[in-house]
Amino acid sequence: MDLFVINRYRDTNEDIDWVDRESKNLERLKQRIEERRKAHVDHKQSNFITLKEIKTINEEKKTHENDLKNIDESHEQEGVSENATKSLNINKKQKPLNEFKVLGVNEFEKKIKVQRVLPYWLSHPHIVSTNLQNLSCPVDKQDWLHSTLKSTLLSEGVSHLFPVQEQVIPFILKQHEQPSPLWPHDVCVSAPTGSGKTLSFVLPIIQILINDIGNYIKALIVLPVQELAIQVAKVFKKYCLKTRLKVALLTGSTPLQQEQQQIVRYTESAGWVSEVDIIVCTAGRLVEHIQNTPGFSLKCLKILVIDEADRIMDHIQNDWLYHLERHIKLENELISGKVPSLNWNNVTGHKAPPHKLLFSATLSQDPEKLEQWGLFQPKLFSAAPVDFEDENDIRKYTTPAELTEQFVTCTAENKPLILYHFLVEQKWDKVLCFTNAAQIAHRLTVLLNIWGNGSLKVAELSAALDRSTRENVLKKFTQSEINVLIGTDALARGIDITDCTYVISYDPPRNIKTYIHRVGRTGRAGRKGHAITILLPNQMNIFMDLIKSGGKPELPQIEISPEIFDNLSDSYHHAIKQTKDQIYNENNSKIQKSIELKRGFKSKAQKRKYDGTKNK
Ligand SMILES: Nc1ncnc2c1ncn2[C@@H]1O[C@H](COP(=O)(O)OP(=O)(O)OP(=O)(O)O)[C@@H](O)[C@H]1O
Repeated sequence: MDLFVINRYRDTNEDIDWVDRESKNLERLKQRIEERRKAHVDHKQSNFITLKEIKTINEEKKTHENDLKNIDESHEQEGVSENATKSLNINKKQKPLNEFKVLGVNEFEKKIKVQRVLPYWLSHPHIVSTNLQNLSCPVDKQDWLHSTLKSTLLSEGVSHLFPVQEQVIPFILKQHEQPSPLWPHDVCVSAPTGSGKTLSFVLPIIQILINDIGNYIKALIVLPVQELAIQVAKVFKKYCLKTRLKVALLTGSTPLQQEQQQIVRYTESAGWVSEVDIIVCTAGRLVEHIQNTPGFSLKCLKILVIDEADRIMDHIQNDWLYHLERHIKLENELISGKVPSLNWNNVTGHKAPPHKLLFSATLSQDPEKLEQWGLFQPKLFSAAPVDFEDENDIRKYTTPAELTEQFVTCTAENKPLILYHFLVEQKWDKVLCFTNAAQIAHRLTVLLNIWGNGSLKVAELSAALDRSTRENVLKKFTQSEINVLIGTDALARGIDITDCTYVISYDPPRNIKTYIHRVGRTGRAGRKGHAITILLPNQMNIFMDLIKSGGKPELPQIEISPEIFDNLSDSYHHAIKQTKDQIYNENNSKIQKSIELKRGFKSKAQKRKYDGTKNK
């Protein structure tokens, strides 16, 4: 039975009942509150010393200093030993008693806020002007620019370089002119949308490689999505036309095998050689080639560009950075993640790592995020001056000076009416409209086409469309055959649509970066642009906070008179009925098609089964 006896620990103060204990706790709590209040009052009073008190303190200080001086002099005369003078000096420096912390005493002082300290290269960027109106860098007068590039630029109608190009291109070129053991400084560029960042890396890369005749991949440009890769590859091909440099585009839109045949070749004498000099790719496809293409080598890579670097940083696809760094591994060091220490052994014993160039309109200036790129003594070119007074400055982005931004509020039912009012009644042309879902984009397209009744040409621009259809839609938009493009954020970044005058956010953007990239589809390359965000009343505060977080001033509001809604109400209800019918029919035909497809599979399978049994 002893086995089942449990000896419990009993508190020595078991007699104190719980009510008593609680009241004691309450008492203690009250006492602490009182102490805190007293400490607060004392602290306040100590700040209000009267003038008289300050006078007496100063007088006391003076007499104290005179005493010490006299003692010093007398000791000097008497030839007092050095040690003794030292001890006196220590006494001189001794703090008054009240400066020591007394243990066990509660002090309720507000802690001083720790100031954010940025690394020097982030807090002292090269400031890039955003003024695209008064250009001061004529292409034909730049001695440092290769004559072939000059002639291509002029034939493309580029007579002056934009400020970001004027500053970044010579800097990159200079880095590659340094004598052998010196490694180039890596470069980060954070400049507004449409400010010409693409040419800022295309031109120097071509100029650096123009006389390099080796059969290996020399430059790699990584982009987050196919559309951007296609766009950048087009620019490279255009500017490489008069050179012997070859450019390859590697994205998921072409079969892998086809790309493999295009980029590598096996030779009896030299083994695998590269057929191209510059590769423009998406991160996902790059990993596929690293893993599956025999002879694909980036070991001699000279330049690595990461465009829309913050987007790539946020969504590291297929762990591409890890695979790339493993592939290029320099003896013991990785190209990123760890910066090789700068000593003579490293510099002379190893080949320089690829020169890294990072670009974005919303490049994070967060040192922790930038750390993962393992940049070598980087230099930042930024359009946003660093303001040390403003702690939110670390997230500041700039938009083009030619861009006008506004917002408008309405109820959910009135959103299509406002859009129609802008497009038809105000006759806004060349409009790009963003929604938060592909389904909304489709419905809106159908509605506006029905409602416009021929006066409006609206098309969908979604990532679901195949490449040629999308290019066709964009071409029609440029040629004014389509007035309005409706899409989602999949196409918000980097896409360079010529002559887009208005950007309407039908649904508000989810974060500040999306907002900056959306509105950045207009007001590009020094042209005027307007961006309007439609908000429901309950979305106002969130949107204002979002704008503030980007370090932007408050946006003006467009007022819409209620009569406008009343006038449009009848035609809207008529159009919405027809839209519902059309979407219902579309869905039905989709269901019908999928049923037929399934039936087709089934009957084929049955036929195979029947043939199989017949042959047995
Ligand atoms: N020096 C120049 N003179 C005239 N037009 C230029 C010049 N440089 C670039 N452009 C044009 O400006 C437009 C925007 O350039 P680009 O696409 O490089 O901008 P970006 O800064 O990369 O924008 P985003 O951040 O949106 O990607 C392009 O149509 C390009 O052809």
